[in-house]
Amino acid sequence: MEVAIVEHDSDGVVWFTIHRPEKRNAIDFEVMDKLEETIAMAEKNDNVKMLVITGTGDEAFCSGGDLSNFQHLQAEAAKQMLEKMGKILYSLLTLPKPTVALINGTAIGGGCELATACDFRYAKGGSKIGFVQGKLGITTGWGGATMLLEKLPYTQALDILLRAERISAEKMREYGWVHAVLPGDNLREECRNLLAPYLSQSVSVLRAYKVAATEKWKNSEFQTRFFAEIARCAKLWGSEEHKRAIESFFKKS
Ligand SMILES: CC[C@@H](C(=O)O)C(=O)SCCNC(=O)CCNC(=O)[C@H](O)C(C)(C)COP(=O)(O)OP(=O)(O)OC[C@H]1O[C@@H](n2cnc3c(N)ncnc32)[C@H](O)[C@@H]1OP(=O)(O)O
Repeated sequence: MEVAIVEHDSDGVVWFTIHRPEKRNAIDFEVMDKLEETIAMAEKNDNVKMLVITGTGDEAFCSGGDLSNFQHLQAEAAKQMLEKMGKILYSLLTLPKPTVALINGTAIGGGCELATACDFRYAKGGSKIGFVQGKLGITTGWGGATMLLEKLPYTQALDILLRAERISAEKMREYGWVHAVLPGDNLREECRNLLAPYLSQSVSVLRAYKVAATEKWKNSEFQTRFFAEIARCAKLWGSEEHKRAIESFFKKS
């Protein structure tokens, strides 16, 4: 079974849907590879105007890294896994086409980092958003804190990270992380309506504005901060606190 579904609309939207509902759309290496491939295609293909990332079902957008795969990784392997997804999220952040996270349900851990890498976040009302890494004995491991601190005011970003709580989409709208809360009766259609004004522009205009918007993140100072965050998380990956948190998650499920 495909772990992700990629669809091209005639109006220039590519929909990338993580398709692992039985794992609440957790990201494993196969999803990473498919996302990397889709981002590269979206960059090159002049028929693609925008990329929308979402998840299958109405329970979860994405539950972060696949803990059943990643929980036993030793320090070096954990670092490689975090760096691999970090590079993919950096390419998503700087993709020269506008991107949207269509949050169809809970977003947890790395799922919030994936959404933060996108330009716009539209969420189904009632969805929970949890940068919960702090409660798992780790920090964001895919560059999420560095991106959040760029995209939200300092105090709000730090508050979200330090609390490590699940926050409603409505509250995240107040923080400015969610840009639109949608009823969710027909989430794709509701998303399409919001994209319509952007899609009326040519791909050259969309590309030029996105390049202007992301130029500030293409310098080595930003990249150093981004990958230093990943290295810090890698150090915490094998900690007793993290191991206990993961064990307790799997005991409950
Ligand atoms: C690796 C990078 C790192 C980062 O940078 O942040 C991370 O992402 S660490 C991962 C952080 N994510 C989590 O801790 C999420 C854990 N999941 C949950 O909290 C909950 O599952 C949920 C997402 C809130 C959904 O809750 P609920 O609807 O009640 O479903 P269940 O908990 O019963 O889960 C159903 C099913 O899915 C499996 N599952 C869920 N999340 C993951 C995951 N991240 N990795 C692997 N498997 C996951 C869960 O074990 C259940 O499986 P079964 O018991 O076999 O049905």
